[in-house]
Amino acid sequence: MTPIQKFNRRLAAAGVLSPQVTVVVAVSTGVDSMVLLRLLQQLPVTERPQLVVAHVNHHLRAQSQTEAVYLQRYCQKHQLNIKLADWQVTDHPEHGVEAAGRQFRYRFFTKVMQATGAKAVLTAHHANDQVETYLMKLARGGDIAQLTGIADSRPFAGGQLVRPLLDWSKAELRDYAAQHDVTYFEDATNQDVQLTRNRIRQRVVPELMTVNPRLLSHVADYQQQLADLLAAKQQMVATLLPTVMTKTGGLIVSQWQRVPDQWQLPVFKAWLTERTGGLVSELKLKPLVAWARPSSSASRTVAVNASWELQRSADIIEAAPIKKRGKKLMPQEKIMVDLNQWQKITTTQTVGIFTQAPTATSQPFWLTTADWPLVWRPWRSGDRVALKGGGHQTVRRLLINQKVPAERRDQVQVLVNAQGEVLWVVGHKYSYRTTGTQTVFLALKHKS
Ligand SMILES: Nc1ncnc2c1ncn2[C@@H]1O[C@H](COP(=O)(O)OP(=O)(O)OP(=O)(O)O)[C@@H](O)[C@H]1O
Repeated sequence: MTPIQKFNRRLAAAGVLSPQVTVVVAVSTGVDSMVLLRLLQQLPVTERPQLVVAHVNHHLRAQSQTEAVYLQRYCQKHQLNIKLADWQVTDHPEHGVEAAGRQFRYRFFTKVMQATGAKAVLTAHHANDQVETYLMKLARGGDIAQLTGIADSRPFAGGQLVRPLLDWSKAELRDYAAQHDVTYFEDATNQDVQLTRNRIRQRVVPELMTVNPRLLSHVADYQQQLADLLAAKQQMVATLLPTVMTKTGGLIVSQWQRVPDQWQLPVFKAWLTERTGGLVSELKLKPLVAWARPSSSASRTVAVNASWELQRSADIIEAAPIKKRGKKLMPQEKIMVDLNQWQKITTTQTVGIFTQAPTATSQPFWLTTADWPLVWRPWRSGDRVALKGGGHQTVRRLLINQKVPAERRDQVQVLVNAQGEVLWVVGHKYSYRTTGTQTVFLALKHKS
């Protein structure tokens, strides 16, 4: 199958090969998305969906204005509908610019989809993006399901987000552009080796390609095998789970212990997820499994997170919501951070650290693996936040400067990493950081 046939096959699978359908084409003016646009324009009229080009000018580079103007003219010339958005410099955050820009972009795509009644937004992610993402995730660690890679489509804004170029390598995109005279712009920041992705693109992938030039298709094969394995695993867990549960949802420890060793952890994880309605981090899972195994010394209860605990009685373990201890949380209390979960830390504040921004006001923030485990706790004397320029400010001074009344200061909570460094004085100030290995979003919901 030729790359163009593979492209058409993906469009057909997404159900967008029809003039009755409108699609939004995300065009950055780089080679990938300019080729995507051209390939769509080349489709026969009987199959070509209605195209709406969406472009965000991030105002991050001097050249971005030229790019937006070029694309506008191109669309005019080819009678294409275009929607442009400007991400104003005044809206750029101090750090986490890349993640915030991405958030802005996808919000804009949502708006364009809704305004035009489009069924899908198409992006130009390709096979090299896939391998780079795979290698970055491999290095960063986490749940193995992440290694299945960028999905060819996923639900998005009431429709879907489709990546029809996932079979194309960067080299094939460049060749197509050269052969069909596609004009595009090179993003100078792609040369910046401060960015992890660029280092992987420029140094790691070429090196691996010398080991085997078929690297891209081998990674794609691994991803397919992994996806199949995970689907089989999920099926097995779904079969085993009812055999270890009571009618009311408790875990029957003796039955669970009879499950083959390698299935005990996945079954326990599935049970816990089902009972508490949330994902439990891999980091916390192992100690919980160790607690759940029969032992004379284990305590009767163990906390899963701020809201749930496990209670053992004889052969049954139940997951139960933690009873509220009075109105106020104890000031000395520490709460372990659970990624992607809202956690109530005071009577008025619910906070969370998320991999996708849960609210429009979430703050992008950099973390490293060394930061984990993170905790929420009340601030103490000696706590300091990092400032732009390398200095620090004590939390005490910060609260005085922000005129927080003395009686409310005790209630102020901080987010602290494994080294005891304050990353966020909740509701007051973020520590200054410009790098890390993981972008997250710090979010706060306030009830007065
Ligand atoms: N400024 C932009 N305007 C419109 N579309 C864009 C813009 N930047 C990127 N895109 C679209 O998103 C695709 C992926 O680009 P890139 O990898 O830079 O973004 P990303 O959204 O951060 O990717 P990921 O989803 O992997 O995080 C591009 O091929 C293009 O289709």
